[in-house]
Amino acid sequence: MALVAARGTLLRAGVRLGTEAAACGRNGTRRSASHRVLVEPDAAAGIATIKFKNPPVNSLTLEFLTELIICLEKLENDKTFRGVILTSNSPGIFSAGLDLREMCGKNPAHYAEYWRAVQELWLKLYVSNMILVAAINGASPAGGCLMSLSCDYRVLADNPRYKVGLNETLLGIVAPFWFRDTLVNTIGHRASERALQLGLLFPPAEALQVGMVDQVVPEDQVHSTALSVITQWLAIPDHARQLTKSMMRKATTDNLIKQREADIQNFVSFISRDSIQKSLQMYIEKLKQKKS
Ligand SMILES: CCCCC/C=C/C(=O)SCCNC(=O)CCNC(=O)[C@H](O)C(C)(C)COP(=O)(O)OP(=O)(O)OC[C@H]1O[C@@H](n2cnc3c(N)ncnc32)[C@H](O)[C@@H]1OP(=O)(O)O
Repeated sequence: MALVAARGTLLRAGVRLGTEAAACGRNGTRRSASHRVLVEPDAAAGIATIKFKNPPVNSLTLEFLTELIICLEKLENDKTFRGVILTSNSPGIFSAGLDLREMCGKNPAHYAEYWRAVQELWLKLYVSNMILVAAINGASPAGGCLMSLSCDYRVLADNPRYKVGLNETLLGIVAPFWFRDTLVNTIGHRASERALQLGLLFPPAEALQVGMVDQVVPEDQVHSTALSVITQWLAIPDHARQLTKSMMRKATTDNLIKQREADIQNFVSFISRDSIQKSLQMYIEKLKQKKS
């Protein structure tokens, strides 16, 4: 049902599914999605690289989320691909997280549709049967960090500007329980509590130390390292690895699935508050002023 809603959004956004399908094709040549998701399939290796291409900062707009969801579903259903690398087509920014403008000055129906898409992307990533490796080649706050935490392995480029973390409190908003659970499952309860309360954004060495990422490597080795990690993981029998992944993660996703509608309602009422709208507007202004 969520996918039907997502397809509706995509069609309203004017995205042709035929083009998207071609972008996710199994042919070994580089194919370009006409929009925001670039897929480089390597059918022989069984690996596809998804590159985020939503300038300027790969923020998760509704259209971008929808394209990502459909692309992941196509790869998941195409048994050619057993491993996927998530990375950015614009080195310097992995993803700025949720698009602030999708959460500001819109109506409740829009917020509900947007939040359902955010949930859907997380569900697709977190319990994917494929091996997902994040090749983090840029800054990755909040929702960007969530995407990488939802993967099976994270490789971060060694650049002090490339900070990762769930910084929601700095915006005056609160990461929902399933963001928290994803972080706790990765770095443990105490480190998560500190990181979430303070909205910490970790530079590479600290991110490695706390366990937000599994490896920090020179910038020009991020993709090759991700590839070699996937190759190692591909050597494990799929059925055993997939069942193990499901055993580790299913309770976390079931928790959202069983209260999905309530979570949407919570989001809509929280984000619609005047005080929250003001906080977000001030944060957007601060980002603008940073330039001048
Ligand atoms: C109950 C509610 C829970 C909701 C959970 C929320 C999760 C989230 O993901 S909230 C989003 C959190 N994201 C951030 O805090 C990141 C904010 N952005 C940045 O820190 C920086 O932009 C950067 C480090 C990602 C990149 O820096 P830089 O290369 O210097 O680029 P600019 O700051 O100049 O930004 C360019 C352009 O993009 C706009 N922009 C940045 N982030 C977002 C965003 N998340 N959504 C929408 N737009 C964003 C920024 O405002 C600039 O726009 P213009 O001024 O119009 O050029």
